[in-house]
Amino acid sequence: MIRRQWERLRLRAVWSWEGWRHVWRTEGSLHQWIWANLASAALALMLPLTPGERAAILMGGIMVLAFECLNTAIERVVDDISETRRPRAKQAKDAGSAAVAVAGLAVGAAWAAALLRIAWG
Ligand SMILES: Nc1ncnc2c1ncn2[C@@H]1O[C@H](COP(=O)(O)OP(=O)(O)OP(=O)(O)O)[C@@H](O)[C@H]1O
Repeated sequence: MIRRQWERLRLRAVWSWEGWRHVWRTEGSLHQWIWANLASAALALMLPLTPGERAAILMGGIMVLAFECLNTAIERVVDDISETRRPRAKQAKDAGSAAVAVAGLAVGAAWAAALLRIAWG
């Protein structure tokens, strides 16, 4: 029983790693978000932020990477069905892009709140 659960966990980790590698190899936007995350995390650790503010900024940044993986999943499924131009294919892909953008805005909001607190003492 425990062995079977362990094996399932191991396989999920292997498949997740393969998925991550696929997104890394094929999506330049993931690289951009990782650089943005590194800069954001470095600043969050250097500036006098509270632990809660740091946690919100770091967690938000990692969530953007998760959304980028989901966006890639949507793109692959849409293209697997057909690569012909279809209105619903555009809607699905654009909604996936919007999800990443909204997650990025959430990190921006966390930064804005932290910086306003510092500015207003
Ligand atoms: N099969 C399709 N049918 C209709 N519109 C599509 C289709 N595939 C992509 N599009 C639309 O064309 C535009 C560009 O899509 P495309 O996937 O080429 O963007 P991209 O810049 O390569 O995105 P990314 O960098 O995230 O891969 C988007 O609005 C997208 O929704």
